Amino acid sequence: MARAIDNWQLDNKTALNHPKQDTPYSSVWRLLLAYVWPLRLTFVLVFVCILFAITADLLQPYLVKVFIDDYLLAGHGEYRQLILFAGIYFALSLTDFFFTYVQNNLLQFAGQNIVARVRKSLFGHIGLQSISFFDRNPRGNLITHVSSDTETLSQFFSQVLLSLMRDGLTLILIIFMMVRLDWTSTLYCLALLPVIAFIAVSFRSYMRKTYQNARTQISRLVSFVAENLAGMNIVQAFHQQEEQGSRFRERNRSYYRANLREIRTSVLFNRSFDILGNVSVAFLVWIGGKSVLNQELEFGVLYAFITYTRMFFQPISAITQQWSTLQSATVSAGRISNLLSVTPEITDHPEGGKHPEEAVKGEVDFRNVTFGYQEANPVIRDLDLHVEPGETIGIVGTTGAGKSSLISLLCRFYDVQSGSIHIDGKDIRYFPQSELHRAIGLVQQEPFLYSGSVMDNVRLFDETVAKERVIEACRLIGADSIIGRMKHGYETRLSESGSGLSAGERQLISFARILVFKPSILILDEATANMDSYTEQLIQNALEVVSYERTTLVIAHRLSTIVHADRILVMKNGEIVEEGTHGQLLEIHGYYEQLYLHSLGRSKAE
Ligand SMILES: Nc1ncnc2c1ncn2[C@@H]1O[C@H](COP(=O)(O)OP(=O)(O)OP(=O)(O)O)[C@@H](O)[C@H]1O
Repeated sequence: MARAIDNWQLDNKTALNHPKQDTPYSSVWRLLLAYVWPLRLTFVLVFVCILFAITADLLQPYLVKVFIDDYLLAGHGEYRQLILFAGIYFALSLTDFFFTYVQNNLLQFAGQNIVARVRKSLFGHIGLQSISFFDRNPRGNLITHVSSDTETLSQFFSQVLLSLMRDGLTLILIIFMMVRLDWTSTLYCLALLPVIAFIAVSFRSYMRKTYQNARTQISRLVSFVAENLAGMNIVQAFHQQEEQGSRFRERNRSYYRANLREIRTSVLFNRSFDILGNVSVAFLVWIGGKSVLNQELEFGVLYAFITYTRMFFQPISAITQQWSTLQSATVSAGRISNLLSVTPEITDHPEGGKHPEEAVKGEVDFRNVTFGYQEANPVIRDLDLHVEPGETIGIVGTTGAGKSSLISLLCRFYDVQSGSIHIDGKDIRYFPQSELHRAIGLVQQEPFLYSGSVMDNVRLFDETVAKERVIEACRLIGADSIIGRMKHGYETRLSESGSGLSAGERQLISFARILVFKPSILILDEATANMDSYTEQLIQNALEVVSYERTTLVIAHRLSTIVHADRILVMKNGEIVEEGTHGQLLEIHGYYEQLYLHSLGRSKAE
């Protein structure tokens, strides 16, 4: 039951459309467009702001050119005009600043809004998946999708899209201004385009490699740290600090080197564009200077041209630098799109919700059930079981006998391969999942606690449940004395793994959940951890309270827990091999007796 769904009692109400799997890149971008579309007006506004900002920016050298040629050198320069030009120049700078500021804010808002919606969809979609999905997809991968893949997507909006729009438009407008000023010199500049293309192409694959290498090294480092944190008790118990330290140093060094290599490549790439820009300026000074001296070109035009030439290389360099981000954003968007296209294996039957909701009495029937995690390898075989409402059933068997699998089927974490399971005579596949999950209360072997207060954990963040009800539930199961010893009582904050509480104490909190939410069927996967006799007694008493007039299935690891059960099922290799009360089973001197004696530390011969 270790992988039982965490937010078991919470209904997941997020609905998604599920496109086909193995999404090609065109559909990746189509999917993104679906998120972008509601913000299309914002993007139009961003574009307008960019246009105003660039125009204001590019008009500045032109203004200086007009001032030099038409006023300064033409001898019309007056003090008043000097101030006027300076004023216009300043106003253009302010306009540039204002629209750049608005454009940046709008784009950040749009980007973050889209990424937040993608993250929400991902989280909701993951919550809809069947447990088999979590068997196939390691938790680390899913965390990466929700955190770093969406972060890369956010970079796409804040860097790539911005650069494509702003730098692309700047380039077009610069070329336009250059052609207007002097088209022959423009042709000289454009002749450099093949050189630029050559540099970009030769750097591109190398930059991508260094980028990917740096990402790989950081993933290695992060997963190593995560692994070590998760298994810190083992690391300490086996005195592994030294070994783990040297493995960490190796990974840290690799990341450090990969990062330096990436930065070096990027600096070299930028510098080559700077050099190219300076060469062009030198060339212009030579050619253009000659033309000015021969009075074939106005000095102001040369000034403006040189300024535009310097500006010309910046957007090209900026756009090419976004290449690797664009690549990784495409990969991340592809992964997100693939994840969003996975359809849950277990869904509500279209006819299921049509029947009026009736209170579930708790009668359980397994009819000829066969199931295996791999189809060819059944772990439950042809199993029949009838449980009366209110009956308490103990399930025992050696490890791997199929006890947890039986319970997983009843919770519909997996669907049966053949046969059927019924609650109150109705096939569970016809129950809406939310209704089924409300009818069954689950207390896991390692109960999951949320990071929140004790109160939040018992009422599962449902504010409609009165505090008094929570306190009463805890009192009834005998957890109030444990909670009373906590520093802030019911408001004490528990960490996500419930550290600070023993497995037994965490189970008691889960029992209180049962009393609060009142499911008709209770499933208890008893904690295997050694418990002190006091906690064990508390659990035993709590079980009596919560199982009262409630169908209860207990997977027992300590047989003492279920000696008083109405019926005990003994499982072996996916089948029920013996069935009866404790006394009846001991009388037949079979497998149960062996297990029982073994649990007492005795063998049959004794
Ligand atoms: N998620 C899974 N994917 C594949 N095989 C699984 C999965 N869960 C359990 N199994 C296999 O199914 C068989 C039955 O396992 P199950 O957990 O139901 O046994 P169990 O009686 O509950 O054992 P335990 O007392 O150790 O929890 C085992 O062979 C186990 O390896």
